Amino acid sequence: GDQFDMVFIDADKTKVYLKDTTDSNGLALREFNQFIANDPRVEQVIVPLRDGISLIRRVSVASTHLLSQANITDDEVFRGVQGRSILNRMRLDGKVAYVTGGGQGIGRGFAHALGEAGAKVAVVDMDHTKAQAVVKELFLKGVHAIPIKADISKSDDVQRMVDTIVSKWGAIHIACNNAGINRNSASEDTSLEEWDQTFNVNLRGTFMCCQAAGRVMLKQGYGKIINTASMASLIVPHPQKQLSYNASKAGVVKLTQTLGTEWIDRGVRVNCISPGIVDTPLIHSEDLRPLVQRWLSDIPAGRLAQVTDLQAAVVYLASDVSDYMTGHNLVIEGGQSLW
Ligand SMILES: NC(=O)c1ccc[n+]([C@@H]2O[C@H](COP(=O)([O-])OP(=O)(O)OC[C@H]3O[C@@H](n4cnc5c(N)ncnc54)[C@H](O)[C@@H]3O)[C@@H](O)[C@H]2O)c1
Ligand SMILES: OC[C@@H](O)C(O)[C@H](O)CO
Repeated sequence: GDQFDMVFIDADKTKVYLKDTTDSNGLALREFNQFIANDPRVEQVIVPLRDGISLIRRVSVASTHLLSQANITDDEVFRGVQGRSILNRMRLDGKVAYVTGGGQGIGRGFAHALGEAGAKVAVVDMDHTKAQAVVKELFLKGVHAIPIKADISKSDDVQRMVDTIVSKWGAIHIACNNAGINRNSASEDTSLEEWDQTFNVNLRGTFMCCQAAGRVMLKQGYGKIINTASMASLIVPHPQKQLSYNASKAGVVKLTQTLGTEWIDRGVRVNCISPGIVDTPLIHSEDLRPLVQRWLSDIPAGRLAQVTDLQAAVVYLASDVSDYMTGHNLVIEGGQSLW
């Protein structure tokens, strides 16, 4: 009848512990390559059990039709890339990340998500007290974290941020360029000062962060940049008037698309997330708070976004599973841009 042996292999697939059903002495150690080479009739199915340990069901060619009927194939879809399950492949253990604007709101949510997924996290904010508070929260979860005080509209601060992270942890794998500001005024009244202020943080600042972190990543041959754009890059949110904000966020998308295509052949992916209206301090300004009820009727999902609605997206874009995605604008807005 069919042979059916069980084999455990170690992570580098060099040794095999073969329970040979013909051997009453039980476990025998063999070279994996030799095992395969010596028995060309044998097909194998590797079933991942946990990291580094796989169960191989060994069957004779004669029984493979049973496997195909059971829809089991010896490919990565079945056994997982490198034997790792999809959730395991989204883990960020050993990765170094930073989040600008990490002291509150969306950035705080991103810092927690990346830390929970296993990354070390530098929480960057111009408000140092807030960054320190988030670092304390991360410590309570066992996450390695540091606070960095930096104003991303200042090139010296941006370079110091990158240098601090590299000297502390030796690399930057994940750069979340999230800090941004919102200013409101009718376009005919928008001052150049307001325009410059908004662009200096939202677009120029995001570019400087991309460039400084990108230089490190290009040397490493690997990196994930995730910029925070906005639904305002796609539609003109109303009734608030915010020309400089909308235009700067459209710029963030084009920056992302351009860098995303320019750097991917050197291992650096650049994507952005465009949230709809998220319940953070940003929308509780004097100008915006009165509009909340009105916005609700524009949102098919019937509610504002919470920071937690965005957390899985940043982990997805930060992890290897999204390596084929670059220059993408991931819109998460409860359907608002479709109405
Ligand atoms: N809340 C929303 O509805 C919404 C929607 C779409 C996009 N966004 C974008 O998401 C990002 C975060 O927004 P949020 O709602 O969490 O805002 P927020 O105002 O609640 O928090 C922003 C954080 O960034 C910090 N920051 C501001 N300017 C900085 C600078 N120059 N350098 C360093 N840190 C700076 C602030 O101190 C603050 O901690 C922004 O880019 C914003 O435009 C927000
Ligand atoms: O996606 C829209 C947001 O960026 C912004 O919070 C809103 O337009 C408030 O002005």
